[in-house]
Amino acid sequence: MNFVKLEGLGNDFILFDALKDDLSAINFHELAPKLCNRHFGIGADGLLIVRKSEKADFYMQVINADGSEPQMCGNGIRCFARYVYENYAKKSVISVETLAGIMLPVLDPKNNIIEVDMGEPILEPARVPVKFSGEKMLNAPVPVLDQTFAITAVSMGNPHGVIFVADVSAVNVPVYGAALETHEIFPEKANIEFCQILSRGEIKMRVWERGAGETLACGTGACAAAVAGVLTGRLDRDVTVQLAGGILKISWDADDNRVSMSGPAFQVFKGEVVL
Ligand SMILES: N[C@@H](CCC[C@H](N)C(=O)O)C(=O)O
Repeated sequence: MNFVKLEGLGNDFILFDALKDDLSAINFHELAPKLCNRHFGIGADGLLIVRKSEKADFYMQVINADGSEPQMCGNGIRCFARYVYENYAKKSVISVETLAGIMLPVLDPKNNIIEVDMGEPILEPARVPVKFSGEKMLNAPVPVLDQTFAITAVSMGNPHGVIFVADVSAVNVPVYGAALETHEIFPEKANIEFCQILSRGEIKMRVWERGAGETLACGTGACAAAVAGVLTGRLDRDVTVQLAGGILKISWDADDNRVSMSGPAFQVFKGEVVL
């Protein structure tokens, strides 16, 4: 199979193109753990598959490294937009259907910046989903292992639990991230973001992703963190998110309630994989 490897702030993806190659016999859910393995495979945080859409220019299927299928991927959609721009669309606004709805990446190819309207955050607990009886889950104490974390639950199409801490470098992300990803309050599991406030417009974030483990960046996670910071009075609506892999700019519009994310995406190589 032909593949392309892309990355958005070090959150990396193996992309397959079902518009060019006949991939109808391939079970990507089964294959993802093998392909994403960094020692015995190509190595990536997930797969992106370019498919035909009846409602938009393209359909983006995302598969996590463990074979599960999330609704949306923020860094993934910038990589996807970069690929379809180079290979098909050559237009700066591309409509992409996802399980979380239709997204509209806008490309500035000269500067390699892609801005994506990520839609409205979902806060209603049943729709995140998170087991919580109030109207919104904000700073709610959740005991896990030997600690209790104050969690704000936000869906950006996929579920996130955002935690503000004094120092992200002091958090044992693999231990507490993994325990919270599968905590019983999250019936569909969750991505867990640990965030440190630097100012009212800037945070540092480390992320444990559902189905992938600790990654260098998470676009939907950065959006969820900005929303959680505004809702809990810590942040203004324009936020710079410093991640291990680089910087994302997030903006949550007070008028239309939509979140926008902008950052880069790069193709790093092309190859063939023998199954
Ligand atoms: N890396 C992504 C999120 C990918 C999906 C996530 N692991 C999930 O299961 O929801 C991003 O940049 O948003």
